[in-house]
Amino acid sequence: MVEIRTPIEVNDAIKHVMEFAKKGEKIYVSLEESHGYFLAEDLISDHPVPPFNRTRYDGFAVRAVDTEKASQEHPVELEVVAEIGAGSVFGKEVGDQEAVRIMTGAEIPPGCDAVVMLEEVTEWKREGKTVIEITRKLDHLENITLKGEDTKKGEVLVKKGTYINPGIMAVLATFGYKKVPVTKKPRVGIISTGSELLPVDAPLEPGKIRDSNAYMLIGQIERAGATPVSLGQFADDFELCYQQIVDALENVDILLTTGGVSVGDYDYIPAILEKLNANVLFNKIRMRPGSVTTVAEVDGKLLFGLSGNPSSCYVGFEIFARPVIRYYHTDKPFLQKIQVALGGEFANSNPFHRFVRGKLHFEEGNVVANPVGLDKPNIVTSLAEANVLILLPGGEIGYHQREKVTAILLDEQSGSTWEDWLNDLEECNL
Ligand SMILES: Nc1nc2c(c(=O)[nH]1)N[C@H]1C(S)=C(S)[C@@H](COP(=O)(O)OP(=O)(O)OC[C@H]3O[C@@H](n4cnc5c(N)ncnc54)[C@H](O)[C@@H]3O)O[C@H]1N2
Ligand code: MOO
Repeated sequence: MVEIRTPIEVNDAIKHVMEFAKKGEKIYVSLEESHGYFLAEDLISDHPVPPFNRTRYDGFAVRAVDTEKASQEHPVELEVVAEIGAGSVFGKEVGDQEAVRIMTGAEIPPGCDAVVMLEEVTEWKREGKTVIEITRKLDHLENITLKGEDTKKGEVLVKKGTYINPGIMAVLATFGYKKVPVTKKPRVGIISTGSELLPVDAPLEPGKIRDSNAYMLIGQIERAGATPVSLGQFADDFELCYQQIVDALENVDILLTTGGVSVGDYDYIPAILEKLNANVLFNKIRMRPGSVTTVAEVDGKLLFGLSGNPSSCYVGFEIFARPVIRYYHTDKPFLQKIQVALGGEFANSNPFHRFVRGKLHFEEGNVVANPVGLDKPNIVTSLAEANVLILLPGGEIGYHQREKVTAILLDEQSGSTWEDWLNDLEECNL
């Protein structure tokens, strides 16, 4: 008689898994390689930006007071006493009726408080001197970027736990971070199981398919913020898989297997977990796809037995493995959710919560999530297009076109806290 598994609720399963989530240690990486890591400390400005008053335009730095009476009919003449480009400074005080030729980004010389653009003045040489003619009154601080306009000293610019994007790299460079404090990425092993699996470069054979989950998981692991470690494909062979899993658990922080978790004759993962004396947290969840996702703890390490079915494997990873990986880096490890209008018809009810692959688009001012591809666990191509998982809570009701539902953003780099995750879900009765 085949074992009947009792499904647990999605949020209970997440809670069990998160009990074993760990924090990453602080390491330093070079700024060049920091993209995709997460900051391990708050980034605080230690100087104002810009660090000095500077000109926004190529032109002439002047004293606004000297231009007070300037007009088309009665232009004011100023003598150009120096010329400075960005990076150079003019140390002396600029006097009455004097100007300094200045290029964008250069520091405003002492005494000056306005800049007139090159295009606005006439310039000529007279008796060995350079003179400019100004035909309008300039305002105090006109065309000047003030010291500290961008940020003041002492401000928290980027919070600890933030994903380092290109903009943050610019901020880090501005503050001289040659080395960046980040959290170390956990190493996440991937083992594919199944006698039907072929390597990616093998021609198809009768009854066989290429192992797509291993590559999908490499991408998912990297997107989540960890280092994937490919540990190979193994036939449905108890001893072989057992030994691989034992070895892998020595060498990685988290282990993922795909395939062999269900109740079939060659589904060896449950038996392997038993032999390992693993603490099985759950092996059936009230969700589709991914209901067979099995998570176990072995000596403090988590082993995720993901389904072999591609969509089930994908969803199982995003809902349960991703937050564990993100938690290494941030206290907001959960995927963000938004309210959308449902772009399809799901008239039949389902006792299990459904996570439907979808794609967002805008329609008459509304964000609509359209289901993509067939909503079945074995479907692989829909994953290429999906940028959300549309949440359809299980129960006795169906869902209809344009109904308000929740969608989980898949590519979002910022996350939510457990409280936010629960609040949003309560609203949609998951
Ligand atoms: N009698 C029952 N049968 C099944 C149940 C059940 O409750 N009772 N659950 C079904 C559900 S739901 C799912 S999901 C699958 C899960 O099966 P497994 O996780 O054990 O996965 P496999 O049987 O090994 O493979 C399923 C499917 O996926 C293909 N596969 C496997 N690995 C890969 C890979 N690396 N890349 C691409 N495709 C892969 C495999 O060929 C199968 O077609 O079980 C149901 N059955
Ligand atoms: O685990 Mo299966 O994914 O419910 O489809």
